[in-house]
Amino acid sequence: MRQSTYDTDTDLQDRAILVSLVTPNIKRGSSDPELSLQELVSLAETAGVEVLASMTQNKEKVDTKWFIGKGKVEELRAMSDELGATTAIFDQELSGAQVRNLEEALDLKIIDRTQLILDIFAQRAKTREGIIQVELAQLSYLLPRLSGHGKNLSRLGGGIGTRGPGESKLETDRRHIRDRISDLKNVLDEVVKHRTLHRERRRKSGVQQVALVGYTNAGKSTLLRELTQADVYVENQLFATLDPTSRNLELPSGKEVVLTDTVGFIQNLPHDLVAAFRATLEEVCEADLVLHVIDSASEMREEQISVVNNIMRELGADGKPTIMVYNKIDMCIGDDHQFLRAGGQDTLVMSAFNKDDLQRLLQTVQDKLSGDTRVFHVPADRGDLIALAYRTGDVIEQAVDGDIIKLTVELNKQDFKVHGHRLAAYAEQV
Ligand SMILES: Nc1nc2c(ncn2[C@@H]2O[C@H](COP(=O)(O)OP(=O)(O)OP(=O)(O)O)[C@@H](O)[C@H]2O)c(=O)[nH]1
Ligand SMILES: [Mg+2]
Repeated sequence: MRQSTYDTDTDLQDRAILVSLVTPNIKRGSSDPELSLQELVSLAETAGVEVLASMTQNKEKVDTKWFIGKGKVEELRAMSDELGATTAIFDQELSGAQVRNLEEALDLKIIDRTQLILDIFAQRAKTREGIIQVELAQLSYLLPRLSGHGKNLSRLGGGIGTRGPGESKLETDRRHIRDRISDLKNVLDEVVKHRTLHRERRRKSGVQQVALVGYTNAGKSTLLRELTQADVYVENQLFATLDPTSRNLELPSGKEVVLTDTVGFIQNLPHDLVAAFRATLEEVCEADLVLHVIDSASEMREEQISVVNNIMRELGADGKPTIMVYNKIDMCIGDDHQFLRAGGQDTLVMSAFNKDDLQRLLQTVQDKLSGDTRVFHVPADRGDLIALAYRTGDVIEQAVDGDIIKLTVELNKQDFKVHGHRLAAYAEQV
């Protein structure tokens, strides 16, 4: 199932024409059709497809049967004959019927934006969890599109489609897919339980968590690598990272925190994929601090920032302490940096390749993570409260004054709110 739709072997490499339909209110990669198509080119190349040409149609309404107009289908056919295309990739989501009609009329492999993204994820998934999540997303995408025959299904193969006695092939296919989906969900539940336990253990250990989030290709993995010397995959491609990677990070004070790199976001990230990757993305919800990494040089910068903010909101991870990291500033020569109006939020303008900038980033992370320093006067016989102080903060100093223990504690505000309120009555009055 998880195999890609594409042959990356040069002789067999898919050669594609990209097709975009511009209608009011249609979902695509960007509100600007030009930029959306540019992003589709990057997606196609990331999937290992050679892009031959692209075509755009402006139309009031989507054609139910062909998606694009009938005339445009003819034009696509002529173009494909001339250029020797094997595939047409649409910038918007197609229905199962539209895919089949186009496949038959054009004798081309028909892919839409969602499927392309799913395919890239399938090529990239390495961990067991990632692989299961991608397959789940692929099957959820496929299920409502299954009707009649079509090349799509045979291509996805993997045991699906064996004919049961007395049943139509379609019904058998559907049943197999549903069974497989439910098996995968069970396995995933187990993985999620394991991950939650692991996370809880980490939280109990008191080590603070910092998460790198951002649009795909913003430079998150590069930052993880530069900051922690981690051997991670960095590539000028979309979705280079799928599985979260965590590394210890030492702050200037010598304190260690955990830095986690996550999957990049993209406009209209297929819904099935967000659902399937929820468990992975929930790492972000647990973070004490979020570094929102931005490709300052991207033409789609503002849109990318809102896409990330929206997904964070969907995950329930908005409102977390965040540093807006405007990365790749070295590529913005001549730019007036007008964009730096992240009103009120902590912002850092930097390049992942500049040592001083990395140092500034570390300092900012440290400042943001370190809470207030407070002093508590705790009765010496209240071992429970003393232990609590050690659990909720860093005890910098402990002094005995008769039967009172004076504790100077550096508190993380969030931890203090959740666990430390019992100490508040003993706080030194200033
Ligand atoms: N010029 C420049 N390039 C950078 C900088 N940071 C990252 N890059 C490049 O940007 C590309 C993408 O970097 P990655 O670190 O893989 O990006 P990512 O955010 O992890 O991307 P995904 O894993 O796909 O979500 C690579 O070619 C990096 O070398 C920077 O500050 N300046
Ligand atoms: Mg990455």
